[in-house]
Amino acid sequence: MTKMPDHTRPLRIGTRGSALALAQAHETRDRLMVAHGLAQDAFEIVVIKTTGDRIQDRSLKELGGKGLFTREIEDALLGREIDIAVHSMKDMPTIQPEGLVLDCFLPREDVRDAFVSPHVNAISELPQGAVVGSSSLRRRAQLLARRPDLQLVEFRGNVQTRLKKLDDGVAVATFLAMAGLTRLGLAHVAKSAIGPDEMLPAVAQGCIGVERRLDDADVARLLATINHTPSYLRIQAERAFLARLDGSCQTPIAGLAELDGDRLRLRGEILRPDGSEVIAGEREGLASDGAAIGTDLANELRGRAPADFFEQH
Ligand SMILES: NCc1[nH]cc(CCC(=O)O)c1CC(=O)O
Repeated sequence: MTKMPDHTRPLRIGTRGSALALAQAHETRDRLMVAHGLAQDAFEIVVIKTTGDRIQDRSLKELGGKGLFTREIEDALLGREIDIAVHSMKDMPTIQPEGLVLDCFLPREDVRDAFVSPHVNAISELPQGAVVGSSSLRRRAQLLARRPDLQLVEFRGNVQTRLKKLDDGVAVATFLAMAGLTRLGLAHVAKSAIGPDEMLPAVAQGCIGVERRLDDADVARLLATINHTPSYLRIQAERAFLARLDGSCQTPIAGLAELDGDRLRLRGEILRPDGSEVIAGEREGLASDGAAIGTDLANELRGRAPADFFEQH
């Protein structure tokens, strides 16, 4: 059993305050408790409000995309106000601030998107011209690629807020990550789960990551005991793919790595925001070469994209 970093005080776990973020922080704490035979009072959950939580009335695109939900938490980690930070890996920029590392991943949940609607069962059953709510560039583009007739409206806020908007008739359907719904005990609100062939998920969807300070050797040892290697390998490949592509956060990107023994298959796609063009590809190789597989696939898609593909829209 690993020694706790400091017996005089609990390990401080930094998280956002949404119900989903708290569920993820609790899952991390519970895994650490089990791995180290510790009681709940060996941990303290520290809630941190981020820019993304504060500003609800503007689109994420306007606010500047990734990093909005993480910056304040990373500042608290660097400032030693917390010892570890729990994140949805989907929301994490590909590069961490100097002094922080993100190399501990919990067993990944369902990677699929959920189709959520009070009355409609699946995308194919949406009436012509139906209004669909989503603020995700990727989901909007993927949907328009298949159904250019649909009308997209911005849909922000936590899961409960979005479900309320559906009840109020603001849109007839929306999309949420199955993982988030499952962690909130709300999987039943999904009318169907959309397979990756139909809608390739966001890079790292469904995966919880635990960040720490680079120089904190005690915490590094502690986290190593809960890192899930298959999830780690998949996330390495997907994030290498993303890192080579996300110079522009305006380009919708999807990516999913899957393991078969020691082999890894990575599928990826980039889209125009209006869905008028989709460039997709896949690579396979040794799971231990995930980062190279990700970079190679990204280079291939970049090479196949027209000159204006990554321009701002
Ligand atoms: N961008 C918000 C966000 N970040 C992570 C999740 C869900 C949980 C996950 O994918 O790990 C969600 C909500 C959603 O897309 O429905």
